[in-house]
Amino acid sequence: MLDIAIVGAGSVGLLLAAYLSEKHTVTLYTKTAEQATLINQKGVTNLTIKKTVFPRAEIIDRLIPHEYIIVAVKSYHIQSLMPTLANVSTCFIFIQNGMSHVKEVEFGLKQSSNWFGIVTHGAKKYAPTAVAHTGVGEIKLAPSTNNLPTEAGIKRLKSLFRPLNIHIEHDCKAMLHKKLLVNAVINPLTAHYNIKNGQLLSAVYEDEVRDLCKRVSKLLDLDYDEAYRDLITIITKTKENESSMLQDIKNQRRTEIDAILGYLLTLENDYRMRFHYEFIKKREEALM
Ligand SMILES: NC(=O)C1=CN([C@@H]2O[C@H](COP(=O)(O)OP(=O)(O)OC[C@H]3O[C@@H](n4cnc5c(N)ncnc54)[C@H](OP(=O)(O)O)[C@@H]3O)[C@@H](O)[C@H]2O)C=CC1
Ligand SMILES: CC(C)(CO)C(=O)C(=O)O
Repeated sequence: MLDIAIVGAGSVGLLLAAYLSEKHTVTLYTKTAEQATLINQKGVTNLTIKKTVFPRAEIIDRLIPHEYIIVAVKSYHIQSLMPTLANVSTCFIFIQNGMSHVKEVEFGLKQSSNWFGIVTHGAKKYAPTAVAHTGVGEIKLAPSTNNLPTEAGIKRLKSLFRPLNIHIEHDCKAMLHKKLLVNAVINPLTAHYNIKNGQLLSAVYEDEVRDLCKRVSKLLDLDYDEAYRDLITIITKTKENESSMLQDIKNQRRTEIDAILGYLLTLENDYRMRFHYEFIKKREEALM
């Protein structure tokens, strides 16, 4: 039994708490005292398997060291969270979409062993204490460049995430870049045209999908044919999904466009990427 903390009790944080609490001691750190109180009273319910578990919940100001701290907030929450995280030296796991958090973490949490991850499970929070597992996917984790994990450490991580289809990767940058390309194409286009992921397979959008895929793969030094093939596979697998960016726009929430196209624009000021970036920023500003 491991001592795990999860920071952020949103969709992914609640989903992880729902599965990991079955075998481990889990503490969920919430932004508000209200949500912590509700979780301590009612537990966390996984609506998909109709099961309630009882992790401990605390407000984030009370963060203390744990064996693992999984950070499950949005990419744009990371910056303001850094001073709190920097107070505890531990093994951190970051699962954000995009890349903007990577430098912040590698610079700000030098004393800790950090892992970056990508999550392809679908999670949707329906209430402060309830979450649905909307799509079975996997979790890939890779050590940050300054983290040299031992075989025993890797084995422990694998056992921790076993219920969620864990894969350990060794090239963190390659892993994050591949997911970045997927998010850089699917998310802005689906949010722009207000369509489900699968509609990108229609001939109407083919030129735009190929064009963005070409630009991003060139910028990230990825093989275009392979990247396009992987992209089409993910679009097909998630064809019924609304991308997280489309959901954010529909729910009048801030999107992760800065961590995705915004990050890529810091590498090269590509005019088509800027067009898509600005379109989403304008939608975001109009909504908030
Ligand atoms: N949902 C999904 O299916 C998937 C999500 N991801 C990625 O996972 C990450 C998290 O996504 P998701 O769970 O959907 O996002 P949510 O917005 O549902 O959850 C984020 C949570 O973090 C909380 N939070 C914000 N700041 C703090 C803080 N300082 N201390 C404690 N908690 C805080 C928010 O609280 P409040 O709401 O009160 O602001 C919210 O509950 C994103 O990067 C996303 O791209 C990846 C794959 C799938
Ligand atoms: C893979 C994809 C595009 C699935 O919807 C996703 O990660 C997201 O919506 O953020």
